[in-house]
Amino acid sequence: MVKLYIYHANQCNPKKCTALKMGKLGKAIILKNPYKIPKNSILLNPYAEKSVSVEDRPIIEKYGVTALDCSWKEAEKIFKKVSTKNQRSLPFLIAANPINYGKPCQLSTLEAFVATLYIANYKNDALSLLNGFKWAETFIKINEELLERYANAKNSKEIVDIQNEYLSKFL
Ligand SMILES: C[S@@+](CC[C@H](N)C(=O)[O-])C[C@H]1O[C@@H](n2cnc3c(N)ncnc32)[C@H](O)[C@@H]1O
Repeated sequence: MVKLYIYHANQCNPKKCTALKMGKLGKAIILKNPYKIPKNSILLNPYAEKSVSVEDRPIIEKYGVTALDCSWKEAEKIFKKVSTKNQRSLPFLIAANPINYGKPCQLSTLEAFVATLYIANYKNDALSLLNGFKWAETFIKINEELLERYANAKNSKEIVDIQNEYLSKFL
């Protein structure tokens, strides 16, 4: 299983936090200190220019994936302070978590990991993260077509092309 890290900024409602639950279930390592974020891991940053893709597999394999669990209100400010080198955003996907259901791109920490592993072709690892979260199957169901297309893309440019072609149908 790919190593998953979460820097937890303590800004959530602990009863609804997917990160803390992932930690309790042994699915991710929770970090309380931002200086402990593994410097070479893929950092899931919604504001990063480059999208995650299958090309990231060697980094993922060696250094794992990190998410930053904070309030969406504080997210932009917090990400500006983090300067690790392998920062990646996720392409257009729709959240299915109870807090942001139906919102584009504002994924929960759990959904962000599921999407990353799916797109980088760790499909079994991605699906194994769903256990323990009642609503999480819905995330796959509503995004399955896009996730499959993103997983078949060769690099982040192709992923962005797929996203833009998909979105252009609705504009
Ligand atoms: C802002 S926190 C919200 C956490 C919330 N407490 C929870 O329980 O899920 C979600 C984190 O997931 C990752 N994430 C979510 N959507 C993303 C996207 N579109 N691109 C990249 N990372 C994303 C980021 O690390 C982000 O900081």
